[in-house]
Amino acid sequence: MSAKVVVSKRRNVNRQAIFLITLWPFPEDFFLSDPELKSKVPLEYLSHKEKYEEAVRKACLLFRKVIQLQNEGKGGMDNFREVLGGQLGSAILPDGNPITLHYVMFIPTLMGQGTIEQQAEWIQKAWNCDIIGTYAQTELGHGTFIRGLETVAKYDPKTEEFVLHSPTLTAYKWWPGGLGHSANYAVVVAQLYTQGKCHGIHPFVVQLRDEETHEPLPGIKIGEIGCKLGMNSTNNGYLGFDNVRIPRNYMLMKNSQVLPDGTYVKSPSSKLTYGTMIFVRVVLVQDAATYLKKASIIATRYSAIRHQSQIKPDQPEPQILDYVTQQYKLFPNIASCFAFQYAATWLWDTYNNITEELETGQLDNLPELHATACVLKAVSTADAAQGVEMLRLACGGHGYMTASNLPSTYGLVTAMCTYEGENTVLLLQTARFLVKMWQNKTNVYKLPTMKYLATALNRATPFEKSVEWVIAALQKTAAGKIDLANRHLNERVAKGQSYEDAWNNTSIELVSAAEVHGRTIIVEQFYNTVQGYKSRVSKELGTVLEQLLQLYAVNAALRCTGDFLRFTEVLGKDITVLQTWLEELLSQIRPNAVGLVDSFDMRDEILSSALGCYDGNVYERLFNEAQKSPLNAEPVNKSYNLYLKPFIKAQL
Ligand SMILES: CCCCCCCCC/C=C/C(=O)SCCNC(=O)CCNC(=O)[C@H](O)C(C)(C)COP(=O)(O)OP(=O)(O)OC[C@H]1O[C@@H](n2cnc3c(N)ncnc32)[C@H](O)[C@@H]1OP(=O)(O)O
Ligand SMILES: Cc1cc2nc3c(=O)[nH]c(=O)nc-3n(C[C@H](O)[C@H](O)[C@H](O)COP(=O)(O)OP(=O)(O)OC[C@H]3O[C@@H](n4cnc5c(N)ncnc54)[C@H](O)[C@@H]3O)c2cc1C
Repeated sequence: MSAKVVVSKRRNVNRQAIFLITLWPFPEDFFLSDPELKSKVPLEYLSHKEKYEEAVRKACLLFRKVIQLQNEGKGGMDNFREVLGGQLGSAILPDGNPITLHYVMFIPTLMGQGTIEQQAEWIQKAWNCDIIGTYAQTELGHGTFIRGLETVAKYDPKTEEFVLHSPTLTAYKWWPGGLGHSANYAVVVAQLYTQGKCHGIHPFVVQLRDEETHEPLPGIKIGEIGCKLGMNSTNNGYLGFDNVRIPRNYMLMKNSQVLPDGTYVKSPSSKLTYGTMIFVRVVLVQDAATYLKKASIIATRYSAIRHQSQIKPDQPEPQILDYVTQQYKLFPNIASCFAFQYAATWLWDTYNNITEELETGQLDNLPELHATACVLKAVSTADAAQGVEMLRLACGGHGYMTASNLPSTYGLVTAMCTYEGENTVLLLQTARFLVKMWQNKTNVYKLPTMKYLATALNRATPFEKSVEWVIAALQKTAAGKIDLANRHLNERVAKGQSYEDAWNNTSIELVSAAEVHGRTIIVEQFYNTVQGYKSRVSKELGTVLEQLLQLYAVNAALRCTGDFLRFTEVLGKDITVLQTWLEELLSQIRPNAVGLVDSFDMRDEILSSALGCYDGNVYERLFNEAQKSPLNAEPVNKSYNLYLKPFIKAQL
């Protein structure tokens, strides 16, 4: 079976978008009812090697089923999004999918960086899974600073080939998913040398393994990097080159080219090479929402089941959902699920519009897209990771059980804070653009996400108990922080520091300013979405959405209390009003809490959690899961006679 993909001869429409938009309801049952997609033994009781082998088995079946759907006309490339994302994908492969990178980065890079001819050559093979690829950019010595990558690709005009080489151990590619034992091709990001000159990093398609035997090809040193905090079946690998030759046309040449004689043709922008990273950052905002939804469902349902302690001495033990501190752990995270979902949808649309522009050579909006993708990826993944950990803690000891699926969910979501751009580094990228716009405000009104910078600093924002005030206060605070950071930059330069040193010495403030800017965007998008829905949904639903919006906004405001006091007219007494407002909202949301998480519509098989099941039979499920431990297969383990008994006897 092969998936038919027509490579558009017209404009290179943004097929990455088609690849990931959902056109019709996804047939979850087709996957979840397949017994072959269930593990016979809980993964936690398999060895590292067995986990990987089981993951490859399931991943191949998963994608075979997606291609079957596609060939039956029941969904296009959008189905891949469903099986790759944090919902179904992480339910079937909770420890990571060794083939994810083939679909999430290898194919999108071929689409985004390859010429039409190269796409015609490679994309069909990739969609047919005749080849399995990954995206090999990060090295042992460099992940963030990609201009410092050490892998070299030297052009040899005599043979019209590139020679790939890893000059040092730190040049070894390190981390790419599926690289260890799964992929047989990779997009390799390497420093391009031709005619004795280095032209910076460029993407190259490299065959790693024989397509029949899967043996590593000559000059290829390859393997797996070992155990990690989570995602232990993702098969993250290492890759070293010892003068490996590839044909000239294996360099992806949509943006820049090397001619047969070695002449280098520059790209319209060196940053177009970075396009795949923007694409994945945009997609990750949705995944942050998905993982946070999963943990919110589990913890909220468990909090409705769990009875503990007493609020009044003569009363039975209440649901822990009735403790206000518990509500404070749960409900802001539920509100964040909606906030990140709406921000993800808006960012996805923005990404598609701007990527269309890029196809016509219009690069004007790329910097703002880069800055926005960076800050929304950083804020959403950091908040989602913090939220999942808070929700795990909200479940007490049972939240620490693997059977709760909260530890595994944490392992998946916290990785997002690092991959696809470490969050601090991305916030600094956003800060770089904010300061640039601050220093030259003439065009800032053209930037949808930053036009507030033109007026916010000098606009009066007298306190009022409204979301509109919170947005205005966040904007004023962001503007104030950027203005202050910029002044400190200038003061440092005036004292004789280089701009780079001044930047580094001001970077704590810059990161903080970018973060507030990101939160401003998220609250604004939540507000705009709810305003748009209100006229189209029932009064009751509109009320609940408004409560969630207010809760997200007031919680964002309370996280910024110190800065609000520095940069807005707010007073201490107003902060007390915000606190009371938050507590009122927790009480208003309490009756709908379980209904709200049910609305995320994740089946038990997706949640994979003894604590989060729809029927609430938590204790029976925990106990049944415990029976699956191999240790419970026999009443006395052999270690008693081997070690314990002699030890005890020796002490007598
Ligand atoms: C389905 C779900 C499953 C989801 C499943 C997902 C699985 C994913 C698995 C993980 C995969 C990976 O991690 S893949 C590897 C990911 N690695 C990364 O993300 C590396 C992060 N580092 C970087 O991106 C770069 O090094 C960065 C930090 C931006 C610095 O780059 P440079 O040094 O080249 O740039 P700077 O000198 O800082 O800035 C120069 C200019 O370039 C601009 N610029 C920088 N990056 C840009 C970009 N991407 N696009 C446009 N413009 C950019 C800046 O704004 C500056 O503009 P001016 O101000 O105008 O000059
Ligand atoms: C689960 C997982 C999967 C991954 N999959 C892939 C993959 O498929 N393909 C791939 O190519 N890569 C992959 N990566 C690698 C990932 O992209 C890098 O880990 C990430 O880019 C961070 O780079 P680093 O690890 O070198 O950290 P570093 O950049 O060394 O960061 C370490 C610390 O230094 C700080 N720092 C670095 N630069 C700066 C700066 N300029 N200013 C201030 N602070 C700075 C960071 O903030 C951080 O605190 C994966 C990583 C993980 C965890």
